[in-house]
Amino acid sequence: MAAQPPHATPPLKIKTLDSPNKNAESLYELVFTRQPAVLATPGFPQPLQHPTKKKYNIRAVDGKGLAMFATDDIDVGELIVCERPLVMLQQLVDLPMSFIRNSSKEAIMQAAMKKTERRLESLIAKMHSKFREQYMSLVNSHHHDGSGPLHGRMRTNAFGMRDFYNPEGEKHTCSVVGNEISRVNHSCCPNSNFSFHRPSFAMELRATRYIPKGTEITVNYCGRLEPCKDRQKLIQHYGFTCDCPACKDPISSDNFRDVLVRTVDNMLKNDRTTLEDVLIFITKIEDFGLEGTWYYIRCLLFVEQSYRMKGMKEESKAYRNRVYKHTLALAGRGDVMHAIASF
Ligand SMILES: C[S@@+](CC[C@H](N)C(=O)[O-])C[C@H]1O[C@@H](n2cnc3c(N)ncnc32)[C@H](O)[C@@H]1O
Repeated sequence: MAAQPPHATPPLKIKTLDSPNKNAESLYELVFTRQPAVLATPGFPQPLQHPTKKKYNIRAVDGKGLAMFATDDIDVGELIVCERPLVMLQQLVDLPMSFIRNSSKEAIMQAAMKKTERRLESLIAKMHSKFREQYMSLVNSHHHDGSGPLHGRMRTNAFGMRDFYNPEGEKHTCSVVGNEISRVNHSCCPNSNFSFHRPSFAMELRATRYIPKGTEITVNYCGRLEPCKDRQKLIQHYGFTCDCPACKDPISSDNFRDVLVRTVDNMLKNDRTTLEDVLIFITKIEDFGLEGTWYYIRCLLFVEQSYRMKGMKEESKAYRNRVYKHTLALAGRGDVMHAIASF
């Protein structure tokens, strides 16, 4: 697939932001409801940061529909795709209180879905035809649960941003849908991660481990550390059964996840834990494909500090670099320094 020219992503115009009525070509309901918060983002609006080289293509795979593949080796933390959202919507259940009080859970859900479909109809009607076509070409795995065709596509392709633009201290989640980014399939031991860069108002996909050329690029749709059965339930509505290495061997992958969650923090705090112990544990995390977790980064940090205390500057520097790249992949460009400062 040829590299997209920069103008192929939805343009973001301050003029448009200033006047919702001039919204001729898009897109972001959130921008209109949270406009001051969006405009107050330090550095906004920055241009998109494009990857130095396009290193992926999108092609069909048996049993998975379209999928994204690495066409070159990709380093940890490297930016794979950057694009503005096609659609961004606040997840609001804006129904009359009297209806909520007197209705069943199912009736509330159906009413909320209908309302979301109407909101999306009005947004998508305003989009540039090219972006509307991109949205309509996305997969919809929600045909039989009351989701309309637009909301079904959103539920199949969006990733959720919690506490997104939070000016009044309200909690709200946003659903964000991209174009090519929506072609990334799921794995419970994924090799990449999404983040949202607010100053450029862009979705970014980065590698959470080294991805050799030819490998499928995957993200996690549900949670990496839950037991297999729980993960399968969480992804059920996408209409597929995961056959990643963790799901093929649930006993050992569940056991290791359990050990990871229960013991890492204590292990790293324990005075008797040695550098060698942690290096061995790091290898195990890698064997289970769980580099995209904060546990992994905390182990790398332990190694960096151990080498530093031993005066082994080169080794410490190499691990500091690894901590940075992995944190960049997990936290995203806008939050990497904040995340490192909080370790
Ligand atoms: C966000 S889309 C991913 C791109 C999609 N494959 C396409 O053709 O556009 C999510 C849908 O992809 C499919 N999918 C994602 N991960 C999968 C996997 N590991 N195995 C099989 N199908 C998967 C499911 O149909 C799911 O509803």
